[in-house]
Amino acid sequence: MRARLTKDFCFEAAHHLPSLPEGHKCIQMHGHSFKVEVSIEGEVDPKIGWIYDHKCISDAMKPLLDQLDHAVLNDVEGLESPTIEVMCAWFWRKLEPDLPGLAEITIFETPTARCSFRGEF
Ligand SMILES: Nc1nc2c(c(=O)[nH]1)N=C([C@H](O)[C@H](O)COP(=O)(O)OP(=O)(O)OP(=O)(O)O)CN2
Ligand SMILES: [Zn+2]
Repeated sequence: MRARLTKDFCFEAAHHLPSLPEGHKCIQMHGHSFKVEVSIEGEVDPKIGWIYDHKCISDAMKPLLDQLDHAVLNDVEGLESPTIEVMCAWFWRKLEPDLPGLAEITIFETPTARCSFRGEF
């Protein structure tokens, strides 16, 4: 049996988008409550009944959340223009080595705006 397993995380951070045209409101520094959904896919171990412990996802995310929570995202290497598209790619590169079967990362910037990424660079 194959399945998809998803774990959700939240953090607060400030950012601005410096490359936008003059007059765009997002040039100004502002903040969001970001939500990150990390999904893995794989075979379910028939004895235990899971792909692997979702604590592995939490453990892989912890140093990244420690780095980003209450930070200015633009100050983080690789997030100089921190759109949710760029943030998805940043999380992917950091998580992929530690999370077999990494399948999708979705980042919500607001309750109505989100980006999903499946590692297609
Ligand atoms: N493709 C993207 N578009 C936008 C991004 C992004 O990362 N990728 N980011 C922003 C800004 O960060 C902005 O702060 C988002 O907030 P806002 O525009 O207020 O978003 P809402 O969903 O609340 O906007 P409404 O359209 O007013 O509902 C902008 N664009
Ligand atoms: Zn924003």
